[in-house]
Amino acid sequence: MTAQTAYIVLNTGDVLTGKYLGKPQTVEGEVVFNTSMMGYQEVMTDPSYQGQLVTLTYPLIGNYGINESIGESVAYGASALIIQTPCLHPDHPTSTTSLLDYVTKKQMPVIYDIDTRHLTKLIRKHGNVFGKITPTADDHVQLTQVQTGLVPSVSVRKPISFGEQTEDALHIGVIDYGQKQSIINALLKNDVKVTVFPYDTTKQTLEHHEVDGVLFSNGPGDPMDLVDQLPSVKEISATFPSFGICLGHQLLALSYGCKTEKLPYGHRGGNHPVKAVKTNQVTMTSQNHGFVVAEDGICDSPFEVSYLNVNDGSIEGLKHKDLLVQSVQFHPEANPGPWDSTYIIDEFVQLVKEKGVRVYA
Ligand SMILES: NC(=O)CC[C@H](N)C(=O)O
Repeated sequence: MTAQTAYIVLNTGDVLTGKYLGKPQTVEGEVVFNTSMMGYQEVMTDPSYQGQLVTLTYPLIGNYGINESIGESVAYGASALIIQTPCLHPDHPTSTTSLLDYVTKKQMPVIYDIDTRHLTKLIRKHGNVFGKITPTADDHVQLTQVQTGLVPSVSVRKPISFGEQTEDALHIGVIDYGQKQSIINALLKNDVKVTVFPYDTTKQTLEHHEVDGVLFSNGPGDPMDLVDQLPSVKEISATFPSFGICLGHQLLALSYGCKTEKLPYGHRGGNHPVKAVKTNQVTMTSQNHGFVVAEDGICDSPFEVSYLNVNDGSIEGLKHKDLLVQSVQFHPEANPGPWDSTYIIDEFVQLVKEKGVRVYA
């Protein structure tokens, strides 16, 4: 394989040299790292990574190929992948194509032969790192460090329904900020009807569609970009039993007066220990977030903290004291990562079944 030289020019002043896997392309964005040992396809197709150049710390990527019949999103995902060693000859019974053929077809920029350990240490040291992948070493243009408008670009334009279509099926509405297919799949396992709605859907539209419960999805960018949506998020969650995942969790918190802040370098991986405050039980979770609900102000809010991160003590889950509103910062739908928390989604559906008021008789 003859490959063109690629550079990562960082806002820290560092320049790393590697090679392009596939077509040379120029792209810039926030440089983050994910420590999962598997799940590269899920990371590449998770819309929460939109606008980010994702470094995978596991050194060999592509060895079990790509299964094109699965994936978190067909159209969106990481803006680029930064890896150490690509595997060009995958071996797995479900693989339909190789990493190289897949990224070539998707026109996704991928750079390899990078010392990903060194790059990860740079990100850990500097925190907020932005960079540009470019074929030109002296490409020191000013990097755009504020990314806005990511959610509107990845959200559905009109409602789309999945699963049971019978009139008496329980109906869960998903507010799509960049949802992963795995969230829909986890809901559908409970024999419900799921409708995915655009990010700016109102309470009235949800009532018109006769939903019984609402799930606020994951998604890319700073939750404060959606400040205009907060009154609507609050109104919807005060009307329907509600559950938030990652960005959805952050938006629910903001809508009730909490604050969010940026973590030093984010939580992205498949082994983040989280403790349930009530039981002290620790579960390994799948995570992908750069922002977090700030501790400051939580006690003045209507929420109690339900989960805490064991590594850094940050807030991992909230439960409203009076309303049927709960949320988690981690990913109970997994993919990639441990499935130990998928029961949380089943419990939400059960709660909607038992306590959701069906007003659409
Ligand atoms: N996976 C997500 O929903 C990420 C939420 C948000 N974009 C963050 O980085 O914190």
